[in-house]
Amino acid sequence: MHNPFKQAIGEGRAQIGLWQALASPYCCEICAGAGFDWLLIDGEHAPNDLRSVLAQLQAAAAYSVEPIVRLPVGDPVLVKQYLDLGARTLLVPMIENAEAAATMVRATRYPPDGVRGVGSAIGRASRWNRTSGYLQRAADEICLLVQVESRAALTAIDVIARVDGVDGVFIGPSDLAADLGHLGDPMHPEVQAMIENGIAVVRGAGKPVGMLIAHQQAARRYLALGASFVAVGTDVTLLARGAEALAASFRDAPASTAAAPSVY
Ligand SMILES: O=C(O)C(=O)C[C@H](O)[C@@H](O)CO
Repeated sequence: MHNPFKQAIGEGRAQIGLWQALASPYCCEICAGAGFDWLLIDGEHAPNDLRSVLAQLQAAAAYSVEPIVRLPVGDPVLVKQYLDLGARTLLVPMIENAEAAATMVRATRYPPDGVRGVGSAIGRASRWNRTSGYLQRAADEICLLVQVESRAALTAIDVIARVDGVDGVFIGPSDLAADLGHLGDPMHPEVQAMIENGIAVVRGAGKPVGMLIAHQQAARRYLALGASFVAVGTDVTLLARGAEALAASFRDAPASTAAAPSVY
């Protein structure tokens, strides 16, 4: 069992992703074949649950794209459920300190290294025990990405990144902007400065760093600064803005203000 995404970001090879917030296996499969390296199935802000995430994992399985599942919260019970479902790359939001990151590491590991409950016989992750040696090799296959997205978390980003078992750090521009007092403005200079400093600190800790930003110039800058997993858009934004622009193109009225460019 090999996780090409985990290996690629560990080697510093840029991986370009797309956010999935439509909670649709049909859309997920369309995007899975579009040429991205990874798709983020969002369990935090999109109307997803275990069954809808399962359907998207199955839709993407036939494609050379890594489905990354974002949990709604850093709960060891949810980690267990999503890993058993067959998600092998997880993004855990709102990690504020090294202790919380270490708790997530333990949640991904079977005893004695962690607290993950053993359910491989009935879990898709092991293909119902058709995958020989799953229990012994699962930890190597699993890729744990933790999200830092507040002033406090950015202050602790070095110790968070250095937690053994944290395979990558994702910086969340939208929530970071909100916490810094720039709600809805992730491109604010103070936010951008903290993101760029965060990239340097995580790289200095020897760990991969990533984020989501639909602002192409910013995405390319983050990649140039050493980010190795960057999502450059969302399925919802592509559909909403594209539909609005097409409708407007056949009307005299200008595109609605909702067509304002999104940066996340
Ligand atoms: O804080 C962020 O930025 C993120 O975590 C990504 C957003 O949550 C994404 O869902 C777009 O709003």
